[in-house]
Amino acid sequence: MTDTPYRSGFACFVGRPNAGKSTLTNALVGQKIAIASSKPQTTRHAVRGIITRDDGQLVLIDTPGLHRPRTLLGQRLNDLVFETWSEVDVVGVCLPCDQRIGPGDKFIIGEIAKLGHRPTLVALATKTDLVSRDRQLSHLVDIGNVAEELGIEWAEVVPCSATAGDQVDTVRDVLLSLLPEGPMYYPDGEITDEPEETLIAELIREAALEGVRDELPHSIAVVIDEIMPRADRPEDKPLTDIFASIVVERDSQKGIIIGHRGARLREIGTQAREQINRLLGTRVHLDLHVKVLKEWQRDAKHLNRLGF
Ligand SMILES: Nc1nc2c(ncn2[C@@H]2O[C@H](COP(=O)(O)OP(=O)(O)OP(=O)(O)O)[C@@H](O)[C@H]2O)c(=O)[nH]1
Repeated sequence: MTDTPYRSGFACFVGRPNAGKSTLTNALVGQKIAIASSKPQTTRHAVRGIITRDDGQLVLIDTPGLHRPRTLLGQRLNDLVFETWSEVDVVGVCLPCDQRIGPGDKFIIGEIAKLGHRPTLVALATKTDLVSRDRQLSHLVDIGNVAEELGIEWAEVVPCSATAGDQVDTVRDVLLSLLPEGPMYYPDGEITDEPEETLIAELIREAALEGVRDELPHSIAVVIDEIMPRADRPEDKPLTDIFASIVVERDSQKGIIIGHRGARLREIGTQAREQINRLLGTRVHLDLHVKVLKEWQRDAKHLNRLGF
C-alpha cells in the first residue's frame, strides 16, 4: 500500500484540424482507437481511450474540431464539442510546433475560457520532430504569451511528438497528475467503450477518405448494415461477414468513391478489411455498397439515422 491517492477523470484534446490530436490519443493509449487521417476534420464520434495505471485512470475523449456551422451537422458537432469541454477535468490544447499560433487557436482557447465550468488547461506543443530546437523554444514563448493575452493559465506546457514518441510518457504523467482523486471508472484492460460497430464504421470511413478531395470528408458517412459470423466455418478459422454502406450526398460523389470500374471501392475495401481484421482478431469478409442520400447533412431525420 502507498499513500498516493488514486486519481481518475476525463480529458480531451482540442486544437485546429491536423494538430495531431488523434495521433496523440493513439500514442497515449497504445492502440489504434481514434481515427488519424491526413485530412482535416475527420474525427466525429467521441471515441474514448482509457489508460489504467496503479496510481490512476485517465479516460480520453476525442472531440471533433470546432468549425463554422454551415449545416445542421456542423451545429451538432459544435454542440458536442462545448458539451464535452464542460464535462472533462483536463483539456489538452494541441498547438503544433510547425505552425504559428493563429486566430483559429486563439478562438478555441477563448471559447474554453468563456465556459462556466472551466477545465484545467494544458498546452501541448505537438510535432516537435518537425522543427528545430530554436523554433521549438520560440513556440513555447508564444504559448506563454497567448495565455497572458487571453487571461488563462496553463497548468503545464509540454512539448511532445506522438509519431517520434518524444515525451509521450510525460504527457500521460502530466494529464494523470491533474485529475481529481476518484475511483476506477472502467475495469482494467478496457481500452475503449465505443461499440465495435462504431469502430468498424470509422475504419471504413477512414479508408474511404484516403486520397479524396478536401471538401469530401463531411459528405461521407458509413452505416453498418449487418455483422455476422459465417456459418459452417472450422472452429480455428472463423470468418465474419460485414455488410456496410458508404453514404454520400451526390451521384458525383458516388462516382468518386467507386472509381474507374470500381477500382477505388476495391482499394477502400482492402484497406478497411486489414484494419478490421486487426481490430476483431478474426478474418472478415467486407461487403461495401455506396448509397446516395441527398443532402443528408441538412436533414435531421437522416442525421439521427446515421447516428449524429
Ligand atoms: N511529424 C509528425 N506528424 C504528426 C505528429 N502527430 C500527428 N502527425 C500527423 O499530422 C496529421 C494529422 O494528425 P491527426 O492526429 O489526424 O490530427 P487531428 O488533430 O486529430 O486532426 P483532425 O481530426 O482533423 O482534427 C497526420 O498526418 C499525422 O500523421 C507528430 O508528432 N509528428
